[in-house]
Amino acid sequence: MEAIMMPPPWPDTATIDASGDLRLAGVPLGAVAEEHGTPVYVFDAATFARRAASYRDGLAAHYPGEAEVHYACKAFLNVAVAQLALRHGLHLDAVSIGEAQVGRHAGVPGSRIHLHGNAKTHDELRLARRLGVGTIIADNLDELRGLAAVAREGGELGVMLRLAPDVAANTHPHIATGAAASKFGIPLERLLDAARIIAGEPKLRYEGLHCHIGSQITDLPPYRAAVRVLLAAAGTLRRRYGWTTRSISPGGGLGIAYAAGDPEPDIGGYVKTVAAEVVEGCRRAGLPLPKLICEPGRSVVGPAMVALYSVVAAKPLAAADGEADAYVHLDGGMGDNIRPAMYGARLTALPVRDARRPARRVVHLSGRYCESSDVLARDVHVPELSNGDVLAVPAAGAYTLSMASAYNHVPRPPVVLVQDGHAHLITRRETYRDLMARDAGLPDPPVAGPSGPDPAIATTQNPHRHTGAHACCSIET
Ligand SMILES: Cc1ncc(COP(=O)(O)O)c(C=O)c1O
Ligand SMILES: N[C@@H](CCCC[NH3+])C(=O)O
Repeated sequence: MEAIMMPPPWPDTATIDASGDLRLAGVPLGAVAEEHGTPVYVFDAATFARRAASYRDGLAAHYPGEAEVHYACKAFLNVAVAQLALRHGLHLDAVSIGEAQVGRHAGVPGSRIHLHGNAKTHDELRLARRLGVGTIIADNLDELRGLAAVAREGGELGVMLRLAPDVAANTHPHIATGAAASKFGIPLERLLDAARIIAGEPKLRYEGLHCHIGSQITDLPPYRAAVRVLLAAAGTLRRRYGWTTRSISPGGGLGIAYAAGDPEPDIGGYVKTVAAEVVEGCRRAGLPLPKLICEPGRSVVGPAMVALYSVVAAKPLAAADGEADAYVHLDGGMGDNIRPAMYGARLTALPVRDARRPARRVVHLSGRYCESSDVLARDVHVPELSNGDVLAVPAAGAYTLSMASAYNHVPRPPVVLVQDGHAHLITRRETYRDLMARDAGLPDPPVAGPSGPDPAIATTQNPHRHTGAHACCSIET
């Protein structure tokens, strides 16, 4: 039997080989699970590269001005991914000093990093300067005032203004960010207040305008509306202050397919639409073409990762709940992927071995965490499963591990990069030791006097402090 290529939402290199094994970049996923254990996330370098190129080359083809693609690190970041982003010509959108530091550690020049965030402290703004961060995206007027103070302490700082464009996007309310009442961005009626703060501080350099209308958006008209709002604001600043808006960014947010048949906007079509809107809008308003910045996260990394889980146990449903007749308990869940619990995301799964088996069962794939909402996929069609079977969940790259927690003290999964038939561990699994690494234990007891604590009891109460970490027993890693 021929190997078959897997359609979206599977990564570009996903195949089922002649013996029914699910492979990524030629690597059998069952072998990854055996070597690294489960849960484990598998990163397909080719899918990431092609999606990065779709943005980069799409902008080069459709936008006559300067253009940049800023990878939104919040979707998923580790050192290897920052290195890959740089290798594929991307800049970084960091939403914290932590993300910016990973970028710098991976060799990304500060000038290629933009710093976002709605609650940057003065210390963080100072750190951003020390890291050489190229541009700060100011989210509110208080931040701008703080930025002016930090700029006065040192050299010039480049600033873009994040506006709340009052544009609605059709997505889950938790991830819509373009409304006038959003917690993010400067309301349009405060634009001139923001400009006044910049104009009052010679060390702040106005670079341009930004907005971000939300995430997992599958239709394009809201982006055209957002560009029109940004260009209108650019026109206002030109008339009132004589400023040139050198950069413009309608943010990120393009959606992906999570299951077969989900709508998935084409990256090329998105870039073409946004580019055309900027060109046409600038022509109409007599504005010079700004640098166009796209900030994708999910649509670059989401389809590039697959999560592998083992079946641990099954429990027949005691009462009807949808179509399913059983819970199939997996060894991961909301700790590594909170999206189903938080946004009602719908995921699918396929066994990594004998993957062509007919899917005759309907089950709930339940996670291992101590929450009833920890169900990774409801009413999902699967073949007969046995304990120990490994299931692969596609489209697992974005907002999964980057939002992971060690809830229930379950260590976070590793990430294995696959490329051209080879697998490389790029983030190791968290260990039990890691989970206790920050714990100091109780403070030392007061010096034992006549009525002081029994030293024997004090020692057993506080093994960390007296004998170094974890002296009371050996720790499984
Ligand atoms: C400012 C900003 N830019 C870019 C992104 C990336 O969004 P997405 O991963 O949906 O492309 C986000 C997150 O939604 C964001 O807040
Ligand atoms: N965490 C959200 C996306 C947040 C976007 C951040 N601006 C999700 O999983 O869909």
